[in-house]
Amino acid sequence: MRLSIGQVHRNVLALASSRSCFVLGDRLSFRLLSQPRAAGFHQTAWHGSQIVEDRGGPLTLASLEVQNRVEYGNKEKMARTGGPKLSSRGSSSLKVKPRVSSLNVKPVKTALPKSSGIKKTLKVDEALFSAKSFEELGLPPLLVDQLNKEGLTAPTEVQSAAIPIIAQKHDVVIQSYTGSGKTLAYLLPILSKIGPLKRPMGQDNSEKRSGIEAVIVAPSRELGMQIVREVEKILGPNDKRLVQQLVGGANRSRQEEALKKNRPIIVVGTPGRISEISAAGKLHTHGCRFLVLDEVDQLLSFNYREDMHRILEHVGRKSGTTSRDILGPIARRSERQTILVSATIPFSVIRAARSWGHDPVLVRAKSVVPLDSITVPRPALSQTDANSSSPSNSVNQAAVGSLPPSLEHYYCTAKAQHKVDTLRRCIHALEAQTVIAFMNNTKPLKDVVFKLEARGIKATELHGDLGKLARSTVLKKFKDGEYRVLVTNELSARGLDVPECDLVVNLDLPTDSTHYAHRAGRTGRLGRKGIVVTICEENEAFVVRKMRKQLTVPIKPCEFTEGELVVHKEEDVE
Ligand SMILES: Nc1ncnc2c1ncn2[C@@H]1O[C@H](COP(=O)(O)OP(=O)(O)OP(=O)(O)O)[C@@H](O)[C@H]1O
Repeated sequence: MRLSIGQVHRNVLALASSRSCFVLGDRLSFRLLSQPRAAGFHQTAWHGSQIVEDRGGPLTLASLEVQNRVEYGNKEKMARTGGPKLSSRGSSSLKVKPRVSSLNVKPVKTALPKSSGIKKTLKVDEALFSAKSFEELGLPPLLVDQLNKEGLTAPTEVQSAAIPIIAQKHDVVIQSYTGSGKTLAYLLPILSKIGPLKRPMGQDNSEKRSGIEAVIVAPSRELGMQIVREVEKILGPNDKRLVQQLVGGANRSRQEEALKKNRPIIVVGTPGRISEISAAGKLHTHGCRFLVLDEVDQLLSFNYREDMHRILEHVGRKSGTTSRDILGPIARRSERQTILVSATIPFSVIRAARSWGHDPVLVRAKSVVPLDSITVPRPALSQTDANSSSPSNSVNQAAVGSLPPSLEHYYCTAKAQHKVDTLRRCIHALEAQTVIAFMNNTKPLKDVVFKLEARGIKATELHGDLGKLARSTVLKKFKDGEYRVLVTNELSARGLDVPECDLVVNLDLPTDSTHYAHRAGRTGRLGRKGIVVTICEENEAFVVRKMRKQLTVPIKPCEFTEGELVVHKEEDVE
């Protein structure tokens, strides 16, 4: 299906021309990071308890997370593209009938339960797309043709900003809200430099290379595999062997054999598996030109420190340099371009990028800013240091601007034992067809699935205790519409792209606003309509209200009665 974006006239900001110099001698040490590596998925990336300071020595990666108070001048406008229709009910409450956006761009059929017979379309928001075409961004014709074949005819705003900047060999931090197309924002400039779709030889002054040219790291198998599929889609069936997945949970020797046999140019994987195979001498990445850390704020958390250290040290290392050289001054730095990506960029990431990067810039949907121009607050040395940024400030600052403007947020209260029933009423009231329900732990997921099924709602569970095959089967069936509700934990909060998802429900409160943002971002992908409902206990409602303040989005109190969503005015509950 092709996009017909039409002539969307938008201001495209002139890219910052000044080249920033970065902080030299800012070194990262992992010496004191000695906790054992946690396996699988990790709940909170930026907890204060995870911070370790290398007193008197160079900064540790973990200690960077203490500093975090960037003022984002261009806070994204909460432009609504199709909000719910409100009608008053009594004097104190509003009855809400969510309606589907009427924008006429690339409708996506929701994956409805096969038996439901209801047809519903979710449409993307054209405001998300740039006025420029892929050709105008300088992508090679072969690549543009392939994108057109896949129905991708117009870049999103963040792609439009990132593609030329990456082509200019800057190191970049890409920050844009969930579902805005960050994956292609880094894949396309990479594929225009390496592989069969790149500019014909002669137009590209880089010499011919062999071996691994790009390493993409993601924190979960699901996200890793999703990125692999995205690369395969663009490379086409004949060249898809040029990308190799190196995710955990899959057979390692088979991955090693594939590396030998297929000689891929791109590897995509999880930190543990990449560093394992690299340490075994089966993955040679010294000549690598691109290193991408997708969901960088999670990847640079304490839990991944050892694996990430290895990856950062080895990928793109010039032969003859030592690890000390790599983290040292610019002249001895690695050749690679480093691309850091997330919807939530805490200041720690900006600081890390400054210390590693070549002319690093922060790319957001409509702006490109040299990292040097961002004010760096100093780290908190003690609890009483009022002028410095605390870890919790860091988390909150990172989440601002991470949510798609098209989302509607609500919360309602229910006793713990009534939450599933509230979920059922919520699904019916909103007529949601593809629902992701989040909980904090693995154990209760099964119980919720059981209760939903008992109430006639097809549901399934997804969590890290399932094997790789079971995980991908569940996900596929959910995407195919065999299940209406996916009950899951933090495993699915980041990066997961199910365009049809029209409702996210928090059955347990997320740990902080960053976690709220990533969970919420599973719906409203690419500007589609999406609703987020948090079901909490009465005495937890203040936490939601606090997150609402931190995220600067309206999260309205509501209830589900008589098959309808009823929105309360704030005075009724406070
Ligand atoms: N230019 C485009 N035209 C049409 N669809 C696009 C375009 N770019 C990306 N998409 C689609 O938009 C969806 C969201 O993209 P993507 O997963 O890259 O978002 P993201 O910003 O990385 O989200 P998250 O922060 O949740 O990881 C995907 O289904 C992707 O295929």
